[in-house]
Amino acid sequence: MVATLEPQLMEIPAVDLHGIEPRSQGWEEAKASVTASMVAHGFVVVRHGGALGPDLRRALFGHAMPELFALPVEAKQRTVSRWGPFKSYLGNAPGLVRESLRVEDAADAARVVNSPTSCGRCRNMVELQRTVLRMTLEGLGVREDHIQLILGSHTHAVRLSRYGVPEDTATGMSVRAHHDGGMLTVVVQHEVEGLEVQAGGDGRWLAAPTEPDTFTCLAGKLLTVVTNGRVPACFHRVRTPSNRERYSVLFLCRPRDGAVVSAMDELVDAEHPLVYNPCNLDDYGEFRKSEEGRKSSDPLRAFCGVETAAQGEYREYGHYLFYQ
Ligand SMILES: O=C(O)CCC(=O)C(=O)O
Ligand SMILES: [Fe+2]
Repeated sequence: MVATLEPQLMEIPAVDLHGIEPRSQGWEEAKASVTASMVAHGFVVVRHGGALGPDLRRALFGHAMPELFALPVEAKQRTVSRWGPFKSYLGNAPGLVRESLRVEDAADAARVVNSPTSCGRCRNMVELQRTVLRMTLEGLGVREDHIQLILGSHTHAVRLSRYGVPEDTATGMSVRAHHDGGMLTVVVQHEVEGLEVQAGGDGRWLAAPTEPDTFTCLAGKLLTVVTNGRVPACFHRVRTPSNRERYSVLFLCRPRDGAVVSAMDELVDAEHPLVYNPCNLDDYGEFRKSEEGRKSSDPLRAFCGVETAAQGEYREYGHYLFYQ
């Protein structure tokens, strides 16, 4: 596998999802493109002019985020999380130019203050996430009742990040290559480049677009479990060769705590034997904190991977970000 620092421009076309709803005109065509990209690369770039309109985008990137990150560290550290340390505020640790804050249960407007950083104002983004997941599952042939079960069991979060000038200005690297641990991450960039994704498993890095109406949707490891390996988790990193300060917003979704995530029956057959046993997320969380889990380069596989004769066919997994 050849992995170079030089990303190529994204030659994978963005799928336009603006105004596309189930059974509406254009749904089938868009679904086929979303599914094809997710299966081939573990990501899809979508275009949606209305999901995060210009006013909200300006309020978020121009005011709310700079003001939020300008607060004293003690104030930012007060961000609460029921998931323990490193789940909400991530400070400027040595060697880390990123500062980031996670808002939990972001789709639940009652829990979130009505500010531009609140996802109560970003309901369209949650809808966009659900559309991409629905299209992918439908496109793979998952039954409607299963799709509803999956979509109905999700919790949504938002991670706001500020990246200072990268320490290594020669490479501009700020977050090393990894897979996300959840179901789906939608990355919103604003003017400054950074997100790079690996396409098709051949080691090429592609720079994700920064245009205001584009969103890069990354499959996480749990989507690989649910789709029985049909959708690979996206290998991605953050690198800003222009060495500018950068902000990003991540819309994250995953099944609620305590859920058991398993492969959909309709995606398991003789040609596609089971890749992962059902995964209890609470137990998996404990495993990841254990010594064995921390040492593993692929904790999900170590925890619930099905050991088969075809083990060697597993793709080489990079490290995980623990805080997602
Ligand atoms: O900030 C970004 O664009 C992506 C960060 C990332 O990959 C992550 O937090 O998992
Ligand atoms: Fe990530």
